[in-house]
Amino acid sequence: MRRSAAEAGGLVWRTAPALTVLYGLTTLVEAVAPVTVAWLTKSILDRLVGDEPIAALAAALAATGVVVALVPQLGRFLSNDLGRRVSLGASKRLFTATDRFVGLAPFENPSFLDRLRLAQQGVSAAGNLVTGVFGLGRGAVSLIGFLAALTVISPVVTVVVAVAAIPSLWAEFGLSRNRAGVMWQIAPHQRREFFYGQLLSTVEAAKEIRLFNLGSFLLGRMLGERGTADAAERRMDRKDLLTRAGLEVLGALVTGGALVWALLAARRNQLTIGDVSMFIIAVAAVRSALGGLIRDAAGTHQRLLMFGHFTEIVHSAPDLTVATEPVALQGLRGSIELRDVWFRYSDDHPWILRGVDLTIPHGAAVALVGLNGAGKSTVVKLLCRLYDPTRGTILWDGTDLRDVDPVRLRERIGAVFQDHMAYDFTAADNIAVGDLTALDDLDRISAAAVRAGAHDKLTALPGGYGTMLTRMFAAGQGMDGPDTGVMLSGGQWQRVALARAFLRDACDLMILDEPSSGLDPEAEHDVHERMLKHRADRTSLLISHRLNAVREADRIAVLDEGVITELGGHDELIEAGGVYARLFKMQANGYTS
Ligand SMILES: Nc1ncnc2c1ncn2[C@@H]1O[C@H](COP(=O)(O)OP(=O)(O)OP(=O)(O)O)[C@@H](O)[C@H]1O
Repeated sequence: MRRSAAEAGGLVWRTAPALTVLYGLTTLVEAVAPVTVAWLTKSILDRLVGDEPIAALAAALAATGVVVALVPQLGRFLSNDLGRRVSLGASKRLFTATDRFVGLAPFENPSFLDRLRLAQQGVSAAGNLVTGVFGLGRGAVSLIGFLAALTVISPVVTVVVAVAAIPSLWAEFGLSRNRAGVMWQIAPHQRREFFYGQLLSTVEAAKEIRLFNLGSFLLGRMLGERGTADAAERRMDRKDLLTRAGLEVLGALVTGGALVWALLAARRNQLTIGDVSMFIIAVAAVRSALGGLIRDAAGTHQRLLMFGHFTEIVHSAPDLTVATEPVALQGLRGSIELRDVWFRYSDDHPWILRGVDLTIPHGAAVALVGLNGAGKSTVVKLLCRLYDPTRGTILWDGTDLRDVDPVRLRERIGAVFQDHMAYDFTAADNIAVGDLTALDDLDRISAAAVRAGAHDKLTALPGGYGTMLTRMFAAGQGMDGPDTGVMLSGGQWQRVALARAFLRDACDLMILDEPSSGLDPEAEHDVHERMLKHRADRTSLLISHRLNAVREADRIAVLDEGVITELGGHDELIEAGGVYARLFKMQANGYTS
């Protein structure tokens, strides 16, 4: 909590120091103005009764009235602007922090995902946090002023009014803690509700939802999650209502009692008319300032608890250890070696790799084959250091991957993942994301597309490489406008993903994980021909279930039950008559019989 407060304070100050000072000043003026008005009113009334001159005081009262009218407007403008800036700064900090995670594990952890979502809420409410804190300051100054005024008239009543606020303070903090707890508790339900909502509204899922008639089933689940979250919120609101109603009754009784006392005292000539006016204003103002102060304090407390998720994320320990003085990674000369690599996704998951030994020599094309779930893509993720081996090491020319900067490592790798991304960008940008230095270099982009067999299709699009490969952003147009965007087929997307990897042609290691599953036979043949030609003497790792596509590889490794069980050239493995030979013959027979 203290850490969150320091974090929030630091963020506000770093983001907009001048604006913060200015807003602080207007807040101070706003806080002092009502007390000034009350004192001026009291003094004028007392002078009126005593027949003394009041012109100067009346002018001061009028001027203060103008300030009271104008300053809140300025304050609102400043507070909105400060809120926007702080929220922007917090957003930048949050996403810089999430981008700092080297690997994938945090993004597969549901509790991290809940925290991230709440942190995002905390970021968008950061403006309210600022307003709340300044509101607290304003309330406190105003309260002190009115308490002082009230003390002059009756110290006893002052103490009674102040003490009556203690239960409110205590209860509001309890309520805000409860609210933050409920938000955390319902976060998984909200995440699932969001997930079902996404499913019901995205084009990717629409096909199966219609085919399998899943609409009402998914809607039911979405509403179920929403119902659970709403029920928890309703329970919380009911508790809020009961507690606050009780406190309001207590407050009203105290105020009423104080007023009766003041009127009786005036009747006994113990208070002047000015005193009574001051007393009425001050009691009401103290109550309202105390109430506002308590609400602001509780709101700020709750927002700080929510902001705690932001603080947790921006200060979380790195998911993978990054060497403080990383070894400079040179271009591959010798080999990449997996040495007795064991891996499981977490302690409660089964072992996926159980001592893999595999060498990928420089300049060789190595193929990794195996049944579904054998762990081939897992090996790819370890090579890109999206995870670290649980045991064993991966060496790049003898250097442990843990000792190098992951960014430098990844610069040397080109990869097409099995589940590659289809970005809602233009065709050119969809390829350029493979190497951002090519963002404005259409020649490089089209050369990569030619190699991936995507060039002809992309140039034939309505806007060529500038065509959006999505219809998501075609707002306000008919479906046939020039900027509407197009949808590609699965195989065409695969070619775009290949082009993305080919953009890094000069990289030391090219990894293709199932690059041709969606390609037609002609395209597949074409891609492999080009791949072999362009990557001759360069290092590649190929993964494919179409064994015909990898038969030309220099080495074929079979991954089975977490270990490499066969290794050799195509002919060698066929000769050996093991798993590879069996799978290859099965596929070949499927075509010939
Ligand atoms: N993020 C993850 N968390 C937990 N388990 C995972 C994760 N990713 C994969 N697995 C498990 O690891 C095993 C190996 O998966 P992997 O994707 O590496 O297999 P594969 O050989 O590439 O399979 P395929 O041929 O079907 O693509 C599978 O049993 C899978 O369930």
